[in-house]
Amino acid sequence: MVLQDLGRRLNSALQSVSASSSIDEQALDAVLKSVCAALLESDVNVLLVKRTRERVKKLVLPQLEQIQAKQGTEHDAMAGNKAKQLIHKAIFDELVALVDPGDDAPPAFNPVKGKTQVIMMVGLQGAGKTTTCTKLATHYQRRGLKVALVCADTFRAGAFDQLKQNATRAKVPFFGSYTETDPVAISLQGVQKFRSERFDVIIVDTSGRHRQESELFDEMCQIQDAVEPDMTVLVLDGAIGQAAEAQSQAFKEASDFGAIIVTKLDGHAKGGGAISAVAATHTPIIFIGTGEHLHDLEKFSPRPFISKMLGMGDMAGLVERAQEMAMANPERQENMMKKLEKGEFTVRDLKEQMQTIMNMGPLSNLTSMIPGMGALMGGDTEAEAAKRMKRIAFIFDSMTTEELDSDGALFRDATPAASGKGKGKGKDKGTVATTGGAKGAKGKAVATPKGAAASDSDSDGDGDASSEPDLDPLGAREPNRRVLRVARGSGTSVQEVEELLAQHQMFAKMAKRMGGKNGMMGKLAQRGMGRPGAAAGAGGMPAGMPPLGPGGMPDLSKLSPAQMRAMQNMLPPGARDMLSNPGALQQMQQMMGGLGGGGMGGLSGMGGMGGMADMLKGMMGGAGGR
Ligand SMILES: Nc1nc2c(ncn2[C@@H]2O[C@H](COP(=O)(O)OP(=O)(O)OP(=O)(O)O)[C@@H](O)[C@H]2O)c(=O)[nH]1
Repeated sequence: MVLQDLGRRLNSALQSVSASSSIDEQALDAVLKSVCAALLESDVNVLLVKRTRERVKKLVLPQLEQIQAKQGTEHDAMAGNKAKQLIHKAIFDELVALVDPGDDAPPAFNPVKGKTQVIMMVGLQGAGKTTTCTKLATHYQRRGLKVALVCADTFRAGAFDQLKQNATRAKVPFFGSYTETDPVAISLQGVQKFRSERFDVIIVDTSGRHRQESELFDEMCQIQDAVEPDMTVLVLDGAIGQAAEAQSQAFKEASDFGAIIVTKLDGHAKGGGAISAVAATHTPIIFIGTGEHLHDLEKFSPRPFISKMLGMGDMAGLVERAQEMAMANPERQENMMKKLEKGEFTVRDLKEQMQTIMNMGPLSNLTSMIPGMGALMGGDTEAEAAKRMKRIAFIFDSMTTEELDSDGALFRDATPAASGKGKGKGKDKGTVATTGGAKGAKGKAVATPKGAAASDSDSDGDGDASSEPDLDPLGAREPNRRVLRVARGSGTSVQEVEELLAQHQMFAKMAKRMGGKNGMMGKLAQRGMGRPGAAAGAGGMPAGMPPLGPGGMPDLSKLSPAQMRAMQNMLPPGARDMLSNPGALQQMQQMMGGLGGGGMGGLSGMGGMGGMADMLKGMMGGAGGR
């Protein structure tokens, strides 16, 4: 996770405010002391730290005095909460200001399809240019752009091989030469070649030097003159801390670069210093490097960055990732939407959703985007999650087509593995064909203890208590023969298979509740909404439903409390109980408010954000738990 230590220290400082009984100037000083110490340790410039401290104090103190004056008239606890919120907000805003290049920074560069745009990457040796070039190429490729790489690094032996290797792995076309020694000639040839082939984005990797040498700058300017880039990006090593300011100034004077990518923010304590130093030069940071792998590149935006660092998530970023994936496969998205409208969710759907999530990058990146989930990650959990995902993939791969395309009921067939009954194909088909078969199976032999059955009774009052088969409590009976076969075939345990199936059942139930004529998806479908590409606002919403976000889904930030409650009723009892906690509705609205009006757009085909969070939770510790 990016700047994990700094995030942890800042977070614990903020938590100390929440925990303290009296909020006064002394308490404010104490928290500011901890915040400033954490920033200084991350190599943030001492003057910037001082400015942060002064600005928070200037803003908070007068308001704190006002709150204290009212303490007699207002409920003390309420006044205390107000003061705590005030301090949290002021510190959060100042941390954002610390990494924000300000309004006068040039706007972010967004390459578009159908037009050739050249990006030139510059930086010192070892900053991570070559690695970042491939990461950036993958990023744009995932957005449907045609991208190519040009290696103009003739200085470092092996640079072309490195780019070639990376590009091949990422399946990005590349251009370079083992014999040509003139970087200007190579870059020009490469750019001309890919221009003529109508590539959308051409990324030119230039050579680095150990220090800011005049040769490097001369070469940079010559390449710049030759290829006329639409954007020059400086790649900066985050490990250099506040020295980033001098480095970016030197590059700025030599060549007019438009944006910065700060790399290696995954492991270096000085990253906070580098980011704040760059922001101080009013240059936009467009991405940050968060690891050595292809997907370890994150879009940088000050507010979500601080939010994620403090473990508060980045829902907008998560929505964007999901939209990206939806864009990559609109057909699959469309099919999923149609199924959800009908309230269907097969085992194969779960398999595809999990694959989608895996394609979105490392799980730790995703979990840090979900408020509170980042805290669940730590140490080597990432590796464990990856291992678990592999086992889940083996489980799916061991299923037959019939099983994958089923609603999972045939795995709940009452016939135990040892009985040898029900082996006939005909019986299997009969079981799969209708949920009626599954209902029958449940009625016949599922050894669900009464208490367990009661826990999932018809508490939503929709009269369908008996219509949804439940999985038996794990280990309470002989496993189903299919479950046993899948476990054996995948080299996993019966428990792992059953837990995955239980997860599928939970999603299928949710889909059933949301689908159908009267479910939310059905209502959207009646108006031709919710599908990828459905125009925002087209057709209007059913009576009482909130306005639509750009993805065609309701903008949850605009829901009234009554509408939120109505939506709650569509959720399974467990999720509903969670939301019935005091303040949970407001929290959810607040969280959705952070989506910038985008609502849940684009996530529709992913089973909704709640579904995604649950799925991630399942991967991190739920399914299998080993
Ligand atoms: N942990 C981590 N390592 C990174 C990141 N970006 C790059 N690296 C590593 O940094 C080292 C140098 O990266 P390169 O891409 O070769 O650097 P370069 O700037 O192209 O170097 P020259 O071609 O010599 O100028 C490699 O080992 C990369 O794997 C990052 O975001 N995080």
